[in-house]
Amino acid sequence: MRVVGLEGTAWAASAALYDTDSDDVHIESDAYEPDSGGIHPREAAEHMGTAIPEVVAEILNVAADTGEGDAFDVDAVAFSRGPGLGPCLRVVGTAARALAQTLSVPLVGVNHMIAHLEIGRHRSGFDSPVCLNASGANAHLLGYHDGRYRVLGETMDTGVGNAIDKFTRHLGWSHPGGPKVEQRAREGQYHDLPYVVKGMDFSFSGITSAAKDAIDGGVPVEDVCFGLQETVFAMLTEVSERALSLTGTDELVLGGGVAQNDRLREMLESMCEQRGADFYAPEPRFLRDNAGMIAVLGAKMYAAGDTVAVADSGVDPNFRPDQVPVTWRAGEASVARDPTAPGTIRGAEATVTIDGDRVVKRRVPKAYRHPALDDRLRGARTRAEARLTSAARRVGVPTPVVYDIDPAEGTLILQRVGTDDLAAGLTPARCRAVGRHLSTIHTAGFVHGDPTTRNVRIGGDGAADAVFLIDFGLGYNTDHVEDHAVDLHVFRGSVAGMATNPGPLLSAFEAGYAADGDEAVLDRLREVAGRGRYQG
Ligand SMILES: C[C@@H](O)[C@H](NC(=O)OP(=O)(O)OC[C@H]1O[C@@H](n2cnc3c(N)ncnc32)[C@H](O)[C@@H]1O)C(=O)O
Ligand SMILES: Nc1ncnc2c1ncn2[C@@H]1O[C@H](COP(=O)(O)OP(=O)(O)OP(=O)(O)O)[C@@H](O)[C@H]1O
Ligand SMILES: [Fe+2]
Repeated sequence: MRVVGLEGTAWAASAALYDTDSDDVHIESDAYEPDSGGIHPREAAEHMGTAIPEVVAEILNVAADTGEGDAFDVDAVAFSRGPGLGPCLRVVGTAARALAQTLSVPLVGVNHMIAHLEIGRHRSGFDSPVCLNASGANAHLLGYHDGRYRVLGETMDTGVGNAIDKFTRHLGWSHPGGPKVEQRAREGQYHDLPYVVKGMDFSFSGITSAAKDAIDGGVPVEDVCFGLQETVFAMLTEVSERALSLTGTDELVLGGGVAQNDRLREMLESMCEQRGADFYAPEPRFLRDNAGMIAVLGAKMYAAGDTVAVADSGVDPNFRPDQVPVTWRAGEASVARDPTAPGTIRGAEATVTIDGDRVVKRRVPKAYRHPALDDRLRGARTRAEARLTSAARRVGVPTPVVYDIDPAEGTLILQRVGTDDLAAGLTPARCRAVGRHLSTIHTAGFVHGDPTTRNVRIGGDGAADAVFLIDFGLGYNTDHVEDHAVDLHVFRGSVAGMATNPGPLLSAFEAGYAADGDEAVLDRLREVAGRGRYQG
């Protein structure tokens, strides 16, 4: 089978020919480079208008030269339907429809973000990996579950590339900034910047502002570039490790334009090596925006009968990856498996050793992180965990007793609580209890920071429905409605990412919170959950 792909969501006008027999992918691209500032949607669309016909003509020449039988020997035309910049998407959508009609072949509408990860899955041969997409306008972790790609974690503000590009615009550097930061960072020393991870979600806006302030305050550019990379990529690596831990999978695939960065790939590789997982990133031509990934996913969709009529083939600038029915993987096993490990438990951050009625939790140094950042995070989180675990107990929330703490070593000795993680026994009643417990600690003025189904323990001590909160390492004191809502959002995300039928569990959770909690927080939760994360 041979499929032509077209890509033009933002800057890359690109066409490709994919042959499923040989697995060869031929790509022709023409990049839009703004004279100054970031990408201007109208200019980018004008670029598409002239460049798309050219790259299509080149690909048709390749098709004519290599085809068997009839002129072009093409079975389908696939195109990026979104997400992306509306004016660009419309130009490319029109070109794709015209091409499919000219060739008299079906049209396939591809989600660009899923294409970024499917190309890695395809080329790695991995079965059911967790996928980190690190692109310009997006940043998220996806895992296949019951016919969809679920969003396990994502940016709460800008995409990772955009965060870096915003910083470089402040320096007056031309777009794209990512490769320039990578270059300058090679000569830099570590400079501390804010590190913001909430469960498997993360945020870049504070880092970008702090990096700009550091420049204005006279910190050498190369040091800020180095600190920026160390911080931003450590955050992405940490949330990837959390996703591996939460789903129990041992395969990670990387995609997106920022994945061309050597330091990001090095950190992810190191993290995977340290935990015995396999890591794969495709070659750079498949990482940055390109039509090859569109053609490859297009071929899988076409083989599954997933084509779209021209009349229904409108583009969608806000097309989310979890909206897509994953027709080409129908019936496959989900990434989420229930991790049950006897003896020493490997969390995302720590190793936990069970010792009778106690557990010894040690935050092991992470080889992927800069030592200064690693020391700071391990010490601060160990102290926060001890302090807030006890604070929660004092306001009546079941948590382990803290017997001992050694912040320098990152070690805690805690009471062993529960018989299972909530992930292994999700029920509405237990989710309701989690909602109640979170409302209690919020009223007391702090958040948990990472309330996932792995950080709730259930059962034991004759109290069949005891529900304990553990792992307060990402918690902090705050009375802000937004912070409280994000706490709820993290729990929602961990349930929605794992459960087959999350609806009743989430309703019970919210009802539990509503019983004593602040209505304004639930209102804000709906806003947080509904925020379209795509910012072109
Ligand atoms: C929706 C779509 O239009 C959008 N595309 C996009 O963001 O282009 P992509 O090729 O995936 O990524 C471009 C980003 O990748 C960054 N980038 C490129 N090389 C880099 C490097 N060596 N280090 C860090 N960032 C790099 C650029 O600075 C830019 O922000 C997306 O996938 O989010
Ligand atoms: N006090 C405890 N009693 C019983 N089991 C525990 C206790 N603390 C931790 N565990 C077990 O160890 C696992 C990992 O612990 P914890 O969540 O504290 O570590 P972590 O590395 O921070 O994990 P993650 O970052 O993945 O949430 C828990 O999911 C739980 O199964
Ligand atoms: Fe992209």
